[in-house]
Amino acid sequence: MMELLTAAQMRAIEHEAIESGEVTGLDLMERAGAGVVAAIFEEWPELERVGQEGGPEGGAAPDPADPPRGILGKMKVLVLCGPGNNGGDGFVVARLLQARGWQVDVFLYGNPIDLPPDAAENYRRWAAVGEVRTWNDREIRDLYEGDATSRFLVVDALFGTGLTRPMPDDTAEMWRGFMPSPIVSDGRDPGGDRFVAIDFPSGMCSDSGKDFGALPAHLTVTFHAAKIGHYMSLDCGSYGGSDNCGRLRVVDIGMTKTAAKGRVTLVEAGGVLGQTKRGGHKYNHGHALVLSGGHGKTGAARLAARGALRIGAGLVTLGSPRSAMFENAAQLTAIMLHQIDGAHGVSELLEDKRLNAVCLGPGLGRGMDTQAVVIAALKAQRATVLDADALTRFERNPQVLFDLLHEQCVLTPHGGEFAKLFPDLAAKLAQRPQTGPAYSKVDATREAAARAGCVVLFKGADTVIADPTGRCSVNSAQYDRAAPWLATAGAGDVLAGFITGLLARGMSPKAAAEAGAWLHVECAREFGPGLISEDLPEQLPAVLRRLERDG
Ligand SMILES: NC(=O)C1=CN([C@@H]2O[C@H](COP(=O)(O)OP(=O)(O)OC[C@H]3O[C@@H](n4cnc5c(N)ncnc54)[C@H](O)[C@@H]3O)[C@@H](O)[C@H]2O)[C@@H](O)CC1
Ligand SMILES: [K+]
Repeated sequence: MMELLTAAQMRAIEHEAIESGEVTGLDLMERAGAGVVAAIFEEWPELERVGQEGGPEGGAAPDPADPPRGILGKMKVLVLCGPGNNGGDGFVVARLLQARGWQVDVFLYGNPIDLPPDAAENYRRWAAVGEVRTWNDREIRDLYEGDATSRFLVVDALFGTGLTRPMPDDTAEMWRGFMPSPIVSDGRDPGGDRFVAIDFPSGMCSDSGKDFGALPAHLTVTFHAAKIGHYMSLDCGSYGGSDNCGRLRVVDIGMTKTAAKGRVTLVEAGGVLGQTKRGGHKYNHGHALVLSGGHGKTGAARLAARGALRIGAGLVTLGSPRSAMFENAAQLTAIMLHQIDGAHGVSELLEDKRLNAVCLGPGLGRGMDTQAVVIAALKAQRATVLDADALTRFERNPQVLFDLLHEQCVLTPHGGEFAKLFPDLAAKLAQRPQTGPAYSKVDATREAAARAGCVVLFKGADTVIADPTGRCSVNSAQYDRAAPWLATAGAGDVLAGFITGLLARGMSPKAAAEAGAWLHVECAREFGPGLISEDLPEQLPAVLRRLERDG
């Protein structure tokens, strides 16, 4: 399973690798720089021709066959180096690209004598073959904007994991000059300029993804492992988290260690496959109960029930109040229907121990009954998913809910629901940070899970899943797993159903939340544009088949 690191964990891994004699800091920096260059050519193979024999020269006259300011007409490199080791990586990239025949301009923010040792060494190596220009915001902007016939490869090596505060004022003007360059979804700037961020787009907090004034990139190249901030997509200002990174590539720089403790993992196919294999009799796959809202509010629960059945619960019963029995009966076939009225009805039905997982919330309504129904279900001590109204109904008194939750529960709030149950954590998360590392969605979800005493799945393109012990993972619908179609009414109800179905099959709450969230994104991707929530469960057979085939 891929791990997502904090800056401190990455520093500790580097320190350990150097201390053990496995590698030197200079080796790591050279590999990092070489990795960035390799990633640039993997991302844009056409750039390999720049500066090479038979291809357009870096700095040569435009090729008439290319469109005006066309990508290969005249391509220059602008490397912006900062005062730390991120800048050191930049000097390596400058040297390696110049050696390939590119025309390279390098600016250094800060004083060379203050550079840390490995960065200072790479400063010297570059200075032996090229010029280091002193930082001048205006000059950089003029160079970039004043050359109408060239296209630029801008290498952002200003700040990486060492960024601790908002971007300095004397970089702001240059930043503004760069900002208008639009980034489109395939990672290309239609004008032909390419922005590559080393490790992180400068101005982005590596632990939280929060924005200290970031310069968005088309391509971000990071080392050893992705950092948590690369996968946080919160709206953190005008540019939100991972959107700043463009496409993300992780380069191996030859370190073997992993984070010792406090690991955050990325949910991936391999982890899900082991959990989803099925076989045996329907009675071995559990019996899920989904509670429906009243007349006119039944669709959400049916979506959840369908999700639970498709994901492999042996049996699914929809518990419906009397007022909605006809409405539900008219639209159910494989899902069973049982009349349940109020909290008493829930307690009575759950005397049947075969019902081993319960889903409460979708369409349940915010009436008086909901709170009592949730309390009755929690007292029955089943694996339980609480979503939507089952959460927000406790807005005024979340402690009542926390006192009843147990370790078989999963809460699945989106941002608004999270803020109602955990207002202080949501406020901390929403704050514009002044110092780093900033408070992240990972921090907030971990605190929420500890407070609730159960698994919390905090939804988003960066769904964070944490248990009360601090174990934490991220299910990403970003980068090559982007699924914008998931932002559709009822998608959350299906997710609650997926998790309930997996709980019914006997999975642990955290594993069920992870697998449910991963499959939910895969279903959206399988269907693609035009998706509505009803489509999601129907994609599961194809997704599961593919998972088994490729796994
Ligand atoms: N840790 C590792 O294993 C490796 C790290 N490498 C590189 O090293 C980088 C981390 O290096 P550093 O720890 O030196 O950190 P950075 O190079 O990211 O920046 C640290 C420097 O920036 C200053 N600074 C921070 N925020 C500032 C602000 N807002 N305004 C002005 N100055 C500010 C700090 O005072 C310090 O001088 C990584 O991002 C990566 O690019 C690579 O060389 C490969 C290996
Ligand atoms: K950077």
